[in-house]
Amino acid sequence: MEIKTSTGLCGEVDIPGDKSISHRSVMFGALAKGTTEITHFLQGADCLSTISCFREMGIEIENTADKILVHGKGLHGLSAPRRTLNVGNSGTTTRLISGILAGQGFESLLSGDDSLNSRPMNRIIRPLKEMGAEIESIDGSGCAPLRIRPGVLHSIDYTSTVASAQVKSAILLAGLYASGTTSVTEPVLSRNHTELMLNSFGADVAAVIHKDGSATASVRPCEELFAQKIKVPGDISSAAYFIAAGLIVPHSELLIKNVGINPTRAGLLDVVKAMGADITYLNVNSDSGEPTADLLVRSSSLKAVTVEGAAIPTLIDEIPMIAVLAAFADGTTVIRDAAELKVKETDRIKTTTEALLNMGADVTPTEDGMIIRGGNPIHGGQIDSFLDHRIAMAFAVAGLAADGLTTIKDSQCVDVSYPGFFETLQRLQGKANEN
Ligand SMILES: O=C(O)C1=C[C@@H](OP(=O)(O)O)[C@@H](O)[C@H](O)C1
Ligand SMILES: C=C(OP(=O)(O)O)C(=O)O
Repeated sequence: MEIKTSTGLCGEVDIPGDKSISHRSVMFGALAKGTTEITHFLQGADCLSTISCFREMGIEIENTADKILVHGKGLHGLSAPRRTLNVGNSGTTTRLISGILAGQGFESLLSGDDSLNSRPMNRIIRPLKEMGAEIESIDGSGCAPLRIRPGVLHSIDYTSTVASAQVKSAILLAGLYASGTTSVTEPVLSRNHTELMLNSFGADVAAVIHKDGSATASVRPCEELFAQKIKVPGDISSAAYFIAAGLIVPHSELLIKNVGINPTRAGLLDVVKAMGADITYLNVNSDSGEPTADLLVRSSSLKAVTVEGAAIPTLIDEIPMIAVLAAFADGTTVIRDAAELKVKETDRIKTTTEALLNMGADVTPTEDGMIIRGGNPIHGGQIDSFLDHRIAMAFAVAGLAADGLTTIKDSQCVDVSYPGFFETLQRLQGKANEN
């Protein structure tokens, strides 16, 4: 994909459904009694992987133009898959489904693409085994392919060293099938969609934040989940690209609609505010159970910030985009406490800093983040996405504000979380040119 310097972006963007919530609505819908109706579902490749895994286990899922209908069969209604479950590129599918599969009375195999099969799975294997699950990395590498056999689960009180919603969710989902109350404590609170959604499906999940900032979620074993009607809010992780583009492309004004602003996800908004962004919140409401807002974003002069600590899990997927913003900001931005970036679709400390260097930025990778000295002229470059959707989108936005032409290699990988991303970007440029 070729990206030219933009003279301004203008118009409205309707943000596609939240990836985390879309995955969970299919999973919990499959385990519930009755038909769960999901609107504004994200039709990205990752969420389609989740759908295909549950279809493979006998769940009828209708995917129509305006809604998804999941005909759930109850907590014990899944049937043994005849093939290896293909989890594609999706860490969320793999780790959450493993928690569910640990509680089933059949054997299953899980495998994904090269990126997925090199991401660490011991973080879920260890606690699930502690609960009595029979789960293993087939080649012993600690990565997928995974084999899960029937096991008898009992509750644990697990303390996780990483703030990871995927780890937390895998344990809580296995906890639905365990004897006793299962709890997970994480060093700081990660996204809490599993806790909120399981409760609305009828499970008994409690959440506490401790004085030192650590957080515990606990779940009681469950008899039954009940089908729900879910309206998925727009994904703030997808909105991030348009928020950033509106800020760094001169003469821009974008109305970004229906953005989920759950505080466990919305750290990006605090960061850009601290950088001096001109953003107005409109139409703030919680009609869909999660808070949403429309965001009016105008071009702004940005200044450097420090991004660290408890904020990191609330913006982890937005860090490549934040790093690009920092390259256009005045002063030195420090991002730390973000070693988790190394185990995403790519090592995002490496892929982000290499792409920034490629475009002329002054950046130094560190063990747990990066240091970006803003103010260097940013020029177009040939950017390898390494098939990482977040890298492709963050550097497409960088290209809009850079001097000269930018090329994004393997740009179709944006379909993982944002099909239609480039078409939307194109439409907003057209609007600015008309004005
Ligand atoms: O639970 C989820 O839906 C997700 C959790 C995060 O991963 P970790 O839990 O591994 O940090 C995030 O990076 C991913 O895009 C989605
Ligand atoms: C890390 C991500 O997703 P997952 O872990 O589900 O592959 C992401 O979408 O940036």
